[in-house]
Amino acid sequence: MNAREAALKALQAIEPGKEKSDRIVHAILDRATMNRQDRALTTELVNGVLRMRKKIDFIISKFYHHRFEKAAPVLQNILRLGVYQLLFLEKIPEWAAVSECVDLARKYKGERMAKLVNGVLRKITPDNVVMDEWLKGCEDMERLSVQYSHPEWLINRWNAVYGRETTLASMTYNNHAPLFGFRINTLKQTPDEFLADPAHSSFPQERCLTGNFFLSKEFAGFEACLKSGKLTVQNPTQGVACLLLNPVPESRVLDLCAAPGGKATFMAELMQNKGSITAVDRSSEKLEKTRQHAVELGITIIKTICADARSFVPEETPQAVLLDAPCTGTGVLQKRAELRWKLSMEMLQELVTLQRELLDHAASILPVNGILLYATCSIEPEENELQIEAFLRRHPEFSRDTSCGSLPEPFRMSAAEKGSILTLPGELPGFDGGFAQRLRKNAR
Ligand SMILES: C[S@@+](CC[C@H](N)C(=O)[O-])C[C@H]1O[C@@H](n2cnc3c(N)ncnc32)[C@H](O)[C@@H]1O
Repeated sequence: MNAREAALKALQAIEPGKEKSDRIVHAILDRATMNRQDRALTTELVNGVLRMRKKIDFIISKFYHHRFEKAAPVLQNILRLGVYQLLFLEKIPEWAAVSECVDLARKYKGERMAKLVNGVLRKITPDNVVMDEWLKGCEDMERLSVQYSHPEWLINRWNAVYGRETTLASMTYNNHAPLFGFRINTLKQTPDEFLADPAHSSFPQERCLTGNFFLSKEFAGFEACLKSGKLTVQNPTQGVACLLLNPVPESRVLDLCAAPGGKATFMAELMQNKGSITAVDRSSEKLEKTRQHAVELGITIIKTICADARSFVPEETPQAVLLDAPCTGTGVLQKRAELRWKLSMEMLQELVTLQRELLDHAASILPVNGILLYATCSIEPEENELQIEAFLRRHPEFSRDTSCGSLPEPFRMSAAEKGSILTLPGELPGFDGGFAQRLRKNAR
């Protein structure tokens, strides 16, 4: 199986299912015997087609003489793969893109479809794709939705909340292949020691946050360090929430939606592996990953419990609760390539209700002076600021807490003013979107 066929298999599996695309791609690549370059091409093709699907389908519809949305899914995906290679990837020669897709069509749909794929793809060249002309009569958001391949309802919302320029910056960020975010495990070495090591100092890397995070295009070169627990894959935006909570050694923290444990393990590192972290999640499978990862990192203070965080009562009262709530994930659309097409207003509303229930229960667990850190990887106000405003109206015993210690720039001011940080995709190079709010429970 070559890279294009592997990509086609992945796209076929992703469409109807609920499983995340990266898991499906990994499962297919695990079974295939392919070199590193082909594995990278498979991932790029799948993610590229998923991200740019709306634009690609629009272009195909101009050259395909039937109704493209009615075509067999396998034919749709073969044509999408072809167009992605022809118009979005510079490194693939045109003839290779076309002939590989024709071969796939022959293998999966027979000679007639191979001819059809050949006919359509041969007509699609950069000169024949006249987006501005085709979209001339469209409303602004409708046009941007096609050009930047995002659902129109979603960008209408962003435009209303953040304005056109920010919406464009977010969409541009979401359409790029992500940088890999890494966190250096300070229980094993200092960031300076790690980055000075000649084994990996040659790879391009950009240090960020407090210096224990870095961003890099390189992944394979860090695999050995990931296995040995010197590193964790984590976007720095995830780290910001933990820094805002700022757990000190010997503290007692309850992490209510903890799995797979990215934040729990960072908190354990900040606590120098002293104190206790109770990591609750309703997914036992993901909690198993948390346990395994903690062992790799040399962390012993995390205890995992499989439970519903809306009713879980800890044996010991925590000093702080981290509630990294399930959310739409609109801050991480760059990484979750297919997610933009799966979201809906109904889903947003259901999640807002779940977040409210989780927040109310977290509030009941905390003692006076306890800290509640609420975080999402969403940029939707209903899941962030509006959720917090409603919480504070229901719980006047809580207030926004600005005493969070020193956060690095550019987060310091927002944390000092409101106890919260909102990061929008594209605002800071390599940082995903996300929100975090620090709250304190006061005596009534
Ligand atoms: C945003 S993820 C948490 C990520 C995690 N904090 C980390 O840093 O790796 C949200 C988690 O909430 C869990 N979850 C959703 N509803 C829950 C509930 N009612 N009780 C407990 N966990 C829940 C999901 O299984 C998922 O693992």
